[in-house]
Amino acid sequence: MTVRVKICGLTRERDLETAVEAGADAIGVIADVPVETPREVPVDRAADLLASAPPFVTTVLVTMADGGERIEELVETVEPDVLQFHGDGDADELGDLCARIDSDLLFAVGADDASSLSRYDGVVDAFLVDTPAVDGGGGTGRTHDWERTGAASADLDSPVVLAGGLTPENVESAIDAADPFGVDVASGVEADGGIKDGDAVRSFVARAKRHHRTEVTT
Ligand SMILES: O=C(O)c1ccccc1NCC(=O)[C@H](O)[C@H](O)COP(=O)(O)O
Repeated sequence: MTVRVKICGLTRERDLETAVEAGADAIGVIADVPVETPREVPVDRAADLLASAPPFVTTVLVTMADGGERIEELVETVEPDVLQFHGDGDADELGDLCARIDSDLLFAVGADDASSLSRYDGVVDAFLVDTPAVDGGGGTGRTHDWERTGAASADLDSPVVLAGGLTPENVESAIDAADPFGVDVASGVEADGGIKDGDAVRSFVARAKRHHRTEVTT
């Protein structure tokens, strides 16, 4: 299966265009996060950036916003196809959130908690398994045990997007190890914080998409 690719943390139209031209399936912008990151943009900017994406490219709003009401407000303002939520919530709360918003819900889970994915399977629309910072934020540029994530995802119905420290150089090994539905990258294709490196974006997308997975045997 061809792996889907999301390029995340876009702050400029020209980087968004680069990602789209490179063949990215999804593009992500980050707003309303209580952590320091060069990739955060104001909410109205997030709306403008995502509105500039062409048809057939999935738009993703990444947030750590607190509370269903605030998240609902963000979705109404930004109108993303997908809401990527980095935060807490039990299955009932996430189910309520899904019912409140018009976007699909991509729930970010730390790799150390990947064994809990089955609890939310069928409740949320998809998972993103990341290597989070201690404050819960993403964009750490740190990898995790891809094989363990692959094992934790194998029997799930919901698609799993692999994230955390991916780069053009390691994305093929990551796909071999975790067999994800999609891969996601933010800092691994940057020239500087919040600024994408066009060559790295093109290389990441091309390598991820043309790669035919070989199973890793241990
Ligand atoms: O990227 C950030 O700075 C960020 C901050 C707070 C919450 C989420 C964030 N990023 C979400 C993503 O989807 C990133 O692409 C993902 O964490 C992978 O990042 P990286 O390891 O830099 O590729």
